Amino acid sequence: MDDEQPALQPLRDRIDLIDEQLLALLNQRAGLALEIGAIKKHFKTPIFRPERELLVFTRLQALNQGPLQTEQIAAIWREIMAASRALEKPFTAAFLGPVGTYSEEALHQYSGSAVEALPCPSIDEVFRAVEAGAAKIGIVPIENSTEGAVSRTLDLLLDSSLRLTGEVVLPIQHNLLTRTGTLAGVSRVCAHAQALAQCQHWLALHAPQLERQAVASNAVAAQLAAEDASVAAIASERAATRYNLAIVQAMIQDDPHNRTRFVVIGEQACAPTGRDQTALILAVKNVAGAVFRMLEPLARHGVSMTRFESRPAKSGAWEYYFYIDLAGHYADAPLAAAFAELEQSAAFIKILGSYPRAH
Ligand SMILES: O=C(O)C(=O)C[C@]1(C(=O)O)C=C[C@@H](O)C=C1
Repeated sequence: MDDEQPALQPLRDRIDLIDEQLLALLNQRAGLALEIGAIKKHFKTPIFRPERELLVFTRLQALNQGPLQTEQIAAIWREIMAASRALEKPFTAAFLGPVGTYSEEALHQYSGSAVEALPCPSIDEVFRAVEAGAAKIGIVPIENSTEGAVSRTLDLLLDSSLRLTGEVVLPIQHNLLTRTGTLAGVSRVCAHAQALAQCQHWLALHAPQLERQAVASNAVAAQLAAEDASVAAIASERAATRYNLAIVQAMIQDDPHNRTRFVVIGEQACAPTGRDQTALILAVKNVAGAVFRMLEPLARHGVSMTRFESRPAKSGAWEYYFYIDLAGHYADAPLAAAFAELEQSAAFIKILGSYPRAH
């Protein structure tokens, strides 16, 4: 230790000096954000501007010459801008709780940690919290790369007046957790049904003796495992830390590339950024060729479709709602032209919103 000190000290002195400069600059930046906040208050316009934040990220990432990496630049500025937002006006975000869920992780990835995070017991409650104004935005899972669509979210989007204002794609790495870090004395494994499904081959091969029990969320499973030594949970590392559990085995998901896409719901529309995506719901009459005719204007106007999902319309007549994601913003000319035609031909159309694609 003593040997390294003379070599470290001059470098640390330089870091101290740079930190002082950074502190002064960050406060200067925060002062400007406060001035922007006052203007927004005067015009009664929203504080959170995801499209501007995306431009800040992408501009700095293009300027960056390293050694900091692109993702590190994003992580640092995400926190800087979250702090600005919190100064302009404290900001509440609802997520599918309890604390320790992947939804909470997605929320922090989206908006930094300087938000008041409001855990909700169900996806319905996240929608309700935002609709009632208890939270400015909400974050809910919409699809998983292994298990497919989260149908509750799709159904709620159909009826809600909220729009989609953002998305986050999170790698989902499941861990088997217990109080001791071993399976001694453990008879049951608890997790959200989707997590159990995503780990079924691993469980069948390595822990077939464990009874599998689906619970409301992986964080609830972690809570149960913390209370009961005969219970193991499948959950994130964040949940392990939060509930004081040890990892029996990390990365037990059957697909190592397992990912979940979360969407951000809110009232505010996002301006175009040049890297947007638009989500909409369409329905057509149950007649031959109707789906083909529904999609034809999109192809003709050169709009590319990135996702196509159907949900039963619950009419009992084999009718469906189609959930479609398109590349581009609804204000872009090709999308606007295609929508004008769709509005004429579709039995139902609802534009859920345009937002910057996950970066
Ligand atoms: O540019 C703005 O509108 C700001 O309020 C500043 C700022 C920032 O810190 O850069 C903060 C919050 C917004 O979401 C976008 C950017």
